[in-house]
Amino acid sequence: MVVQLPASLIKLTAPLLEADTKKHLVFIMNPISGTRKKERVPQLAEELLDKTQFTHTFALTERPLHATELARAAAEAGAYAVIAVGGDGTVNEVASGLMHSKTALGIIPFGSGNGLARHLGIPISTVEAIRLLNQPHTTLIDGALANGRPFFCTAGLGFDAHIGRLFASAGQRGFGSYVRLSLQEYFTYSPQRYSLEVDGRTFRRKCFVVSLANAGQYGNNAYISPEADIQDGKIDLCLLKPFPAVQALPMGMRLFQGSIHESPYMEIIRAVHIRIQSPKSECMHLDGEFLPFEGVLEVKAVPACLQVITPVADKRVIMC
Ligand SMILES: Nc1ncnc2c1ncn2[C@@H]1O[C@H](COP(=O)(O)OP(=O)(O)OP(=O)(O)O)[C@@H](O)[C@H]1O
Repeated sequence: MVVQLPASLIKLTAPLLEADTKKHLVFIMNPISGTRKKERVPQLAEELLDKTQFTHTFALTERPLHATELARAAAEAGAYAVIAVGGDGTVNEVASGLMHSKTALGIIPFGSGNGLARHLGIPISTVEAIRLLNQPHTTLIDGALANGRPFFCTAGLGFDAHIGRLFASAGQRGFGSYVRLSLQEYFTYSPQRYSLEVDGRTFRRKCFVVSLANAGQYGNNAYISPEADIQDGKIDLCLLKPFPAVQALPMGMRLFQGSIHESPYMEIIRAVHIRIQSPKSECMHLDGEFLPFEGVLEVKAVPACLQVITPVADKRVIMC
């Protein structure tokens, strides 16, 4: 059954959910994410979902952070899972509304990078991602809070946040836009100084990038912390020191080959509580979404806070 409801009416489905013996899936679709069209998703869901197990509802997001409100309402109404149809920003917003609830997150990837979906082995193909919802495996993953805001994939300061800020105003989404901006900005970007407090230990570093990795990659199989374990209760603090221009191509290759953790310019520390000060940094990102930075970033791991529908219920990190 497809119940087409205006987004704001999802909470009214609660009695319907209680009365229904089938599990209910709420799809939350971000109309502006990524570069691929999503119009066929409701039709594909209707064709591919196992109707003996599930009923489902679709809602469109109308503004930033709307997905969090919708997901929270769906969890309170007793939905079995909320399916984020969008990129890492949409996944972040849906997951934020489901943290510490019994309702699982599902992902139909439609973003530019799809970092969390790729890390968890969720298919990028829409058909395969919908088929995955018919199987019963969920994995309990960690999240983290950055200045009180949840993230599940990566957050950070430095060059990647700088690119995130430019990407947000570029008017063009997609991986090509990221690559073009990175090449354009590399030669003029000034690495910043950071004061760090990591599980009680204080030190300073000058860095090109400071990343906080819950999952191993930014998206598009660009692995900033290839050995990150999304179930270890910790965040990987990745400190990439400035490197000479001649190293730019090898570093780019390492990022995509999954060997950047072996570079002499990279230092990775696993921690529960991280405090970063950087008076001159102006921007940060949370799961790829740019935010202004006001000098201090406090990050805390939130262990085992989110169930996600994944291909296997297995502790191993899956990379595809
Ligand atoms: N109706 C809407 N109008 C404008 N913005 C929206 C709407 N719904 C959601 N958003 C915002 O869209 C932003 C981008 O979403 P998302 O990250 O899913 O796509 P993307 O940026 O293309 O993908 P990726 O993160 O993989 O690059 C999110 O920050 C979200 O708050």
